[in-house]
Amino acid sequence: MERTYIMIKPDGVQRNLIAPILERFLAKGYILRGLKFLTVSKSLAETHYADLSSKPFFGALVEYITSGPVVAIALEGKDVVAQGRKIIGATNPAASAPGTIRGDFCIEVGRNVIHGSDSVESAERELGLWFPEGLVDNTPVLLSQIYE
Ligand SMILES: Nc1ncnc2c1ncn2[C@@H]1O[C@H](COP(=O)(O)OP(=O)(O)OP(=O)(O)O)[C@@H](O)[C@H]1O
Repeated sequence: MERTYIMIKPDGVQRNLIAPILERFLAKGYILRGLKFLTVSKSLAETHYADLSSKPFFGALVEYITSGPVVAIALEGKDVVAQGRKIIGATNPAASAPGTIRGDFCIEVGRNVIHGSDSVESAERELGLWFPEGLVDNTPVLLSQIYE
C-alpha cells in the first residue's frame, strides 16, 4: 500500500504539538510504519530540501529545520500521500483551511509546523533518506474495520 513521509518540524515539537498532530493521522486510520525523534544535520536538511536549493529562503529553511529536534513519521494507507497533504493544508498557513493542521496550528509559512511528501515518488525518496534502516512491520489486527 502507498506510503508517505511526514515530519513534525522543530516549531511543532517546541510548541507541544506532537500528540495532536499524530492523533489526526492515526485516528484517520493510517498505519504507523516508522517513528523517530531526532536532531537534523545540515547535510540531511539540505538533501531533503534539495529541490528548493535555488529559492531565496533556502538558507532560512535549513536553519529552521536544524534549529531543534523533529519527529520523523512513516505512514501507510490508501492514497495517503494526497490525503495526508489535505490533512496538513496549504503550504502557507494564511491559505490553509480551518480544520487542517496548518490552518489550526500556525500562522507563518516559515513556521508551518509540519512537512508531508508531495508525491508518491518524493515519499519513497524521503522515506529512504529518513529511514535508511527500513520501516517497521506493523499490520493492525483491526485492518478489516478500516478497509472493506
Ligand atoms: N516563501 C517562503 N518563505 C519562507 N519559507 C517558505 C516559503 N515557501 C516555502 N517555505 C518553506 O519551505 C517548505 C517547503 O516548501 P514547499 O514549496 O516544498 O512546500 P510544501 O511541500 O507544502 O512544504 P513541505 O515540503 O514542508 O511539506 C515549506 O513548508 C515552508 O516551511
